[in-house]
Formats: sequence, structure tokens, C-alpha cells
Amino acid sequence: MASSPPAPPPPSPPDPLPRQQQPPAETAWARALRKLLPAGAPLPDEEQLDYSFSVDVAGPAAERRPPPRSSADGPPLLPLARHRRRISRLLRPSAPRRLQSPPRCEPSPPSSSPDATSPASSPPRCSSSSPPAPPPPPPPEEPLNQGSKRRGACARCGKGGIGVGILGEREECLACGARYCAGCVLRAMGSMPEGRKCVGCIGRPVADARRRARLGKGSRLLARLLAPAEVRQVMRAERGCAANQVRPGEILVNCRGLSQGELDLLLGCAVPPERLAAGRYWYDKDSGLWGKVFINGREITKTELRMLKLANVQCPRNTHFWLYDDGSYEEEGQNIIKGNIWQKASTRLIATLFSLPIPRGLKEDTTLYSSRFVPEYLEQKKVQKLLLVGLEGSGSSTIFKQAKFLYGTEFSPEEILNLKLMIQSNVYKYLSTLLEWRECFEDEALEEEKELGMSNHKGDGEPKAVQSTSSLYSLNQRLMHFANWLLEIVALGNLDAFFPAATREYAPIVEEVWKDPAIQATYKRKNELHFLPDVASYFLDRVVEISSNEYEPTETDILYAEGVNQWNGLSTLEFSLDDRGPLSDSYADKAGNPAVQTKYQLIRMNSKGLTGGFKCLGMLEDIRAIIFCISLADYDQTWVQSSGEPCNKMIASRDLFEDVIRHPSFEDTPCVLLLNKYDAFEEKISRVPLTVCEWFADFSPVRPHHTSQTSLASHAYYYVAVKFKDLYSVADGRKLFVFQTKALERRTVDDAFRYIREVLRWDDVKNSDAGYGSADESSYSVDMTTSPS
Ligand SMILES: Nc1nc2c(ncn2[C@@H]2O[C@H](COP(=O)(O)OP(=O)(O)OP(=O)(O)O)[C@@H](O)[C@H]2O)c(=O)[nH]1
Ligand SMILES: [Mg+2]
Repeated sequence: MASSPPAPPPPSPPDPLPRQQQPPAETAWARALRKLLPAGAPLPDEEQLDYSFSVDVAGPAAERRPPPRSSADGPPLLPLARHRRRISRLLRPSAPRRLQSPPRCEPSPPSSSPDATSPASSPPRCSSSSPPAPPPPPPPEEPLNQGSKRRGACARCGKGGIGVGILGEREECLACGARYCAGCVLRAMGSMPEGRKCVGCIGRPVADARRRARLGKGSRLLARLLAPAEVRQVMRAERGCAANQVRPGEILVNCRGLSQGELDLLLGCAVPPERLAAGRYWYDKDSGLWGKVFINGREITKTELRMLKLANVQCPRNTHFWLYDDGSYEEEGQNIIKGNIWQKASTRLIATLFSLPIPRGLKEDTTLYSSRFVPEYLEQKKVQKLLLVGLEGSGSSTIFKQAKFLYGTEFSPEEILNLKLMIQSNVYKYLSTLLEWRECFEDEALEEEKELGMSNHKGDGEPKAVQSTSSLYSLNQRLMHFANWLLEIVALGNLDAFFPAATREYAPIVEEVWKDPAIQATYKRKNELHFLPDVASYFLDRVVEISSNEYEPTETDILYAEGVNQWNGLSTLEFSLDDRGPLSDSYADKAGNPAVQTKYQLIRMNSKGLTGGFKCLGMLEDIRAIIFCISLADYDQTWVQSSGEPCNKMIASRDLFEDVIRHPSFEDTPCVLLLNKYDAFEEKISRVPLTVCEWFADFSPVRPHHTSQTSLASHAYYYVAVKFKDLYSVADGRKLFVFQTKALERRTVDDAFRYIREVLRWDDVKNSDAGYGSADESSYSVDMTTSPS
């Protein structure tokens, strides 16, 4: 898909003929019939015509989609962008009331009558204020003469089809494989209660493996025809409906078909296989591995291969391994143990993330390691593992990257390439956020103008002035085309399929959109734009440069890029803090003995990796400290929970924090809370009161007149820190260590790690019963101004 993206501006469906320009129906029938009959033969009466055969008529498209209406008539009938705009509004609690006024286009509930753009059985669509009368519901339609049609022809209307886009796209029935053009797909598939199936195929299974792989994945054609919310509904139905699930007899395990009970058991287990497809499987009871695949004489799956690569197992093609139940492996017949795939905790963690099984009791049976080869884990005893977590956008990856820069580990070419690709595709995410907000602001401006016009004409008896259709936030038509196309791709979650492969091609138009006065006016209101990171303009300003093939991210680019790698789940970094970097030369601490170098392993896990009941956390052994990162500037931001409900982002962070610290694996693990983005917090606090976050509702600083912004920020910072400390200690009197960072400033990150080192020393002393910890805990705070205790 990425290799052949559509050229911008995206093809819009060809404008249908206005009703009055259509040829009369009789003429069209007559012309079509004349082609079929011998020359000179008389035409039969209309009553004798067989209406079921397909005729290539230019007119019907006009019935499906009415001609574009002028603004005076009201909004167009199916403006996908309007749906998106409402989503943005949902996420914008501070939206002015007038924005909540009756939307111009509401998705109607499934039972409501359809509008003129769709047949009666099509999914709920946009209703207009005065929809034309709906056509009678069409009978279920079977694909016509499929066999006799040309390859790629529409199964309903024959060759060309009506409304086929420039791309000539087709939508395929998942059950029978009949393909329909844009003009016919909704007629042939109706309301798609089981997803993309002809009406006649409803209830039939999806047997073909290729089609099964497409279940629940959107298509461009559908995105053009339906609103994003409708597409999501269809995709949900496609994935979830009973008829589309794999049948037990189709799953052959060790040559035997499963029973319904066995299948239920499989799907209901703790780690059910995702996208289970029909086929022959094997299951190896000893190793716990299963798949279609050659370990212990069997070929392994792609995911397992990926996992083995991450575990640094060299897997050249056609190599045959023998894997023992303790995880050690050798090449078949060689009798030399090459390693142990479960040896590293990180491998076990990765396996969990991939939902792969891990042999039980491995932890207890330490003799397993020593019996075969010299264990690396003995080395790990010296390594202090630090788990770095935080909600998305909190700055944890920036802290991780700063540590990498600070403590001397270079980014590998592969990592840099990953970052490059990430930067390139992020530009499109930033632009799409701006485009969504532009729509909101445009509507807001037009509504305001309308209200103003109405109040000006109140009582003067004059007819209402014609409402303007453009505002400061309006884009020209060409850029609008691109904007709509981009937003549709984003709404479908298909962005990664298009970008960054297509970035070079689109860079000039992205630059044009970014520089357009409408987008610049939108960006000026960046304080209102949720989901737009501060770094958006930094990258958008250089979109042409960063989209080129030759682009090499600079150190600042790497730092500003959101994330560590594309996969962005788990990253590890080993370092030694006592190694003096250039920044720490001036550091006052001379107490540490440079000869004793403690090694640290920083394990950064993003919040997505924490999903699934936090089971991954249990896989992490010997975590010496948790570093939880929170963005202070999030107190007025909105976050969308996994349930789809919007909530305050600080509260979402608090909930994640609680989940992590209350995890049984970390009962005795010290925790350091990094309150990050203090720079942004300082700038924001005088503009937006801290009390907008309901958790901070009782924040009432004593504010003498001369109180500066800085001291207000520091008051607020202490208040937030104490809130978290109270939360932490409430259960069992544990002490939370808090430190303030501005992750973009390297020195603050260096200070944070040195503070963490002090915390670990304090914890060691406390645990060794030397009475050190009880003496004076706060003496281990590096700086009272940053570390409230
Ligand atoms: N102003 C400011 N911006 C920061 C700070 N720390 C990080 N950022 C920016 O905030 C954005 C998000 O930071 P990340 O480090 O990617 O956040 P994260 O926690 O890793 O988020 P995910 O990678 O999405 O899980 C990036 O654009 C950073 O450049 C800070 O201290 N101040
Ligand atoms: Mg990030």
C-alpha cells in the first residue's frame, strides 16, 4: 500500500450529474437495449423489460449522491470532516457553548431513516435538515454474471461501474469475493451488519485466508464513502460477529480438528492467540511453543523469530535448532549450547509482550543456568535495574535519550534510522491535529459571524444578510482536498501504511498547508490545542528538509522526536553513573569512590507496554527502583482512556502511578517521581489555574501582590509533589522521592540520576540495618528546592 499512495490532492468521487442534467430514463434504457438487439429491431414495451440485468447508465450516480449544495442551502450531506470535528469537540471540555449548538450533520442512530446519499439499508449516515425522500429499500442483490465479467469489473454494474474513483478501487465481499465499485458497494452490501459482505452472503463464513487477513482492516474506498465513525462500526462488526469467527473444525492441532469446547478454551485463556486463522498447527507440550513452523524439528512463527532476534539469537535461514525445556539451545547435531533464550529478564518480558509462553518455574531453578554454561546473570547482580515509566507524552523517552547522550552510549545507525522514520511520519500527525482544530475554529468563527449578522438585523425588518462561507481559518479548495484526505487516513489509523514512504512526495504540499494563514492562525491558539506537542512547529518548519532521503536527524532532532524507537515498547540502556561526563565535571559530589562503579540498567517501558493487566511488570525481576515520570504541564490536558472516555491527563497519570506502585512486584521497591516539564508548567501556571484539574481543586496559594510567576509555579509544584507523596504513603507509610526535571535541559536529567543514586544508597543503608536511614532521610535529598520531602 505504501508503494502506491494516491497523488495529492486526493481523488474525490467524481461529481455526479445534477438531476436536471440526467438523460430521461427511457432514453437510457432504449439506448442500452438497442446495443443488445439486432440492428433495426423494434424496442419492446418497457413492461417487458427485465429490470434485473445490468445496464451501464451514467445517471444513477446522481440518485446516490445529490449535487453539491451551495452554502445557502446548508452544509453538504456527507462531510466526513464534520464528524471528525465533533470528535475534537468531545475532547475539548473548554469549547465555547455555541460550539455545542446543533451540529450541522449528526450521525443518525442505526434505526433512523437513511439520507439520500445511501440506500435504505446502508449504515447510519449524516442526516440533513431536509433530506430528499429515501428510495425504497432495494432487494438483496446477488453479484451479477460474475463469471462472464472482465477481471476487476464491478460484480453489480458490470464493467466500468458508477462512481469508480480515479484509482478504480473495488471493495470485495469477504465471503464470496465479488468485487464492487464505489457506486455499487453500498447497494450490494447494505448496512454491513457482518462487515463487507454482499447482502446475500450474510451468515456465510470467511473461508479464504487472504480475505480473513483483511477482517477489521479499513479500506480507502470505504473511508471515502462512509464517515469515520461508521467505518469503525463496520470494522467492529466485521471482527466481532459470530459468522466471521474461525470454526473449530478449521483449526487442526497436531492433525486433529478442535472441538467447540477446546476452541472456547483456547480463546478464553489468559493469553489468547490474536487473529487465529484456520490451518494446521502443532503444539509442543514441552517447550510450550506452538505455530506453523523449525525449532525441535518445526518451523517457528514470525513473532517467535522476532523475539529470538531481540534475544540476540542468531537465526540464519534454514538453521535447525534444538531447544531444551530450560531455554538453552544448540544447533541440531552440534552438541554445543549456544545460549539460553530465557536467560535475560528482558527477553522474558519481550516474550510476554508478544504473548509468547515462558517456561514456568524458571526463576527458582537456578541450577539450570549453571549446568550448561557460564551464566551472565551473575554479572547482572552488580547491575542496578531502574524501571522508567510514565504516561505517553510525560517525557520518559526524552529522559531516556538524555541518559544515552549523557552517559556515553551512542545511537546505532539502526536506531537513528528508526528515529528518522518516526520523525518523518510524526510531521503528518502534527499536521492532522492542526487540521482538526482548524475545522473547529472555522466553525466557531462562522457561527460567531452568523450570530452577529442576526443580532444586527434584529428588528429592522430587513431580510437576513447572506452568511459568509469563509473565515480566517478557511483553506482554499486544493488544500482542503489534501486536508480531508489526510484526516481520513488518520481517522482510519492507516497513517503508518502511507508514511513515511510517501513523505518526499507530499512534503511540498505539507509545507504549503503549514504556511497557509489559516493553519498559522490555528497554531497561534496552540494553548488550546490538545494533542499537539510543543515540538510540532520545530519539525513542521523543516518539513521539506526532514522529508528528504538524505535527512540525518541532529542530536536536537533526536531529543525532540517523540519516542525512542518506532516499536516504542521497551528500551534498555546500561550505564555507569560514576563515569564523569562533561556536564558532571563541575558536580559538587566528591564523596563517591570512583574506583567502585555501580552499573545501572535503565529499562524504559512506555505506557502502552503496561496494558493487559500490568502482567509485564511481574516479569521484571530485581528492579532496584521505579522512576515514574509525570508531566507537570498536563494538569489542563485531556487524555482519552482505553475505554474511549476523555479525562484529565494528570488524573490519568495519577491512576497509572497508583497501578504501578501498588503492583505486588514493587512492594519494597523505592520509587522516585520525576515531575517533568517544569519549564512548560512555569509558563502555563499564571495563565491556567491549577484548579482546572479537579484533583487540585483545593490549591489556594497565599498570593501577596508581589508574588512572581516563578514563586507561584514553585508553590504549585510543591503542592503537586505533596499530593503524590500523600497518595504513595497512604497505604503503608512508604516514602516517595520527588524530583523536578526539565527533560529538554540535559543538566536536570543528570541531576535526577544522581539524586536517584542517592536514593538507592539510602535504601541500601536502610536495608543493611545500619540505622542510617532512620537518622535523617531528608539528608539524601540533593536539593530541597527541587525535592520536597
Ligand atoms: N517543554 C518541555 N517539553 C518536553 C520536556 N520533556 C519532554 N518534552 C517534550 O514532550 C514531548 C513528549 O515527550 P516524550 O519524551 O516523547 O514523552 P514519552 O513519555 O516518551 O511519551 P511516549 O514516547 O509517547 O510514550 C516531546 O516532544 C518532548 O520533546 C520538558 O521538560 N519540557
Ligand atoms: Mg515519546
